[in-house]
Amino acid sequence: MISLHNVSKTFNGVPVIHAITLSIAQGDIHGIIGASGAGKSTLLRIMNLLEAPDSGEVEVNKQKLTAFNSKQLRQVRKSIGMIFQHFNLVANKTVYQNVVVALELANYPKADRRKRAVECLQFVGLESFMTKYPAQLSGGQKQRVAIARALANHPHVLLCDEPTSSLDPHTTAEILAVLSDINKRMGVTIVLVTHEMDVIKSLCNRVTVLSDGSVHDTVSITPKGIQATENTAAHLLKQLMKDGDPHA
Ligand SMILES: Nc1ncnc2c1ncn2[C@@H]1O[C@H](COP(=O)(O)OP(=O)(O)OP(=O)(O)O)[C@@H](O)[C@H]1O
Repeated sequence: MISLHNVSKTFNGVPVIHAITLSIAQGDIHGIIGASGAGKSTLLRIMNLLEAPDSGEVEVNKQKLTAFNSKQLRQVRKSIGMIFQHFNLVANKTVYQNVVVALELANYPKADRRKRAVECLQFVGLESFMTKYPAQLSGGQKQRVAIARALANHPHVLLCDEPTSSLDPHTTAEILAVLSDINKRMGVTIVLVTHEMDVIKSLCNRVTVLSDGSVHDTVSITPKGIQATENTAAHLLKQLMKDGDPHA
């Protein structure tokens, strides 16, 4: 579903992503974890070409994004939703307007926009908050609005950049349940960047460990735990399982 081939990125002469090759299967919930500055957000933004790699290829849903012009990219991004740590809602628009704007920008058929926006807000349990403004919502509610907006155009993929990092544990669990539901009920492939091992363990079925802009390893997570390979056993378990936080 998502395929990165030999992708590299440099900022101001400093290499941040080094020749990464990575495949994410359709229907997966794939975590990306690593220390601060490892390049997690940059890698995620490369997946929808919000950040263009200096070299390498990016393919999503069999479409080679790195060969697309800006018009084609705008088109393909309709099928790739994205949510962020700080929600990125428009402060002077209502909950409903924040969702419907995604449909307007994507030229969604005018007559169907209201129905679709309401449908998405119902999915995240916020249909009774449609006339509220972001400032009147809790952090968890704001993230639900952002999720509804990201779902509006029926995406195949949802990219999540630290979606629960500014939320308390109870709200984190609620948002993770919504993401799990989206994956199960809508078949949306989810890629989630986080520095919280607990988030990976409770939601993801695969995880890539990023270290200094390189993939250290990609491993499966089953109900029995992380299926660490020899390569990860030492590093992953020591670095990440300790205190459940790679920043520790
Ligand atoms: N637009 C940019 N311009 C210049 N440098 C950047 C830019 N974006 C990221 N960087 C640098 O690239 C490196 C990787 O950043 P990135 O945000 O991808 O890491 P991260 O693993 O997501 O970190 P964190 O967990 O702290 O968010 C950092 O050193 C960062 O300062």
